[in-house]
Amino acid sequence: MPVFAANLTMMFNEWSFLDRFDAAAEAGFTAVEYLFPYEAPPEAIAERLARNGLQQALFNLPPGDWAAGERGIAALPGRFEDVKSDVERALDYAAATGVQRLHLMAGLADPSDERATACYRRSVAHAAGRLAEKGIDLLIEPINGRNMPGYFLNDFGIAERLIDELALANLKLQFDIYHRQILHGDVAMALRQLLPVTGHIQIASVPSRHEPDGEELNYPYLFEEIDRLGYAGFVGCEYTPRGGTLDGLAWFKPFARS
Ligand SMILES: O=C(O)C(=O)[C@@H](O)CO
Ligand SMILES: [Mg+2]
Repeated sequence: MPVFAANLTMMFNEWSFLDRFDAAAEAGFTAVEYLFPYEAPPEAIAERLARNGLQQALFNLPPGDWAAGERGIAALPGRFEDVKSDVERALDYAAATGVQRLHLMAGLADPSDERATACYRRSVAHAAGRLAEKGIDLLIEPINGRNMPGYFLNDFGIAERLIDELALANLKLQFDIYHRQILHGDVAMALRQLLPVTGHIQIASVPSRHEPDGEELNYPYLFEEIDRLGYAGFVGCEYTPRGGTLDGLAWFKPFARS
């Protein structure tokens, strides 16, 4: 049975950030993820995790100036010193939360730009090296251009080749099924092929990015496939509820901790 992680950036928005941990546990989740923890003190997050018996599945390294439109800085020329300090900041939160995987966002850059590509490879190699010292995986995630126009890593093939070429044991793919379906389709075959390099899976319905309970994808089949493949990681519920978060959890009932 997949272990689902509630995405506290998109779900449980009826509660304040720290109270979302309590609400997710109450709803039967045993794990959580979110985009960024950096506005809350690490000890406060650790306390909510412990109090609720929750595992921290994933979060992202700092993304640059999100409010100004940055979506990561790993591929941006001239930002390597920022990448290095961001890695150290994320590691403070990793130590407090016990997370075993972190996602490094690439940023908005032209994937055919050789300078951006060189910067990205350098950032990924540095972050993976530092995280390896702590036993943590570094994830890279292809993101579709409809949701994030101009995002550098916009192709699963490019991510796969990079992981293969850098050959770093802790560099893995964040396989977001929602992005995969929009970018390329062929989800089940891609899961089979890419599972050996996959460190995290995320889900949402396509095209709405709401609950994984219909529309283009047959999630009951995909959940069985994920089990058949022996995937032992988390499945992040990175979707925006259609209405109230709790009202949209019918799909999750069979998997909930009671
Ligand atoms: O957008 C997604 O999909 C994610 O998983 C985020 O971590 C990227 O911001
Ligand atoms: Mg995602």
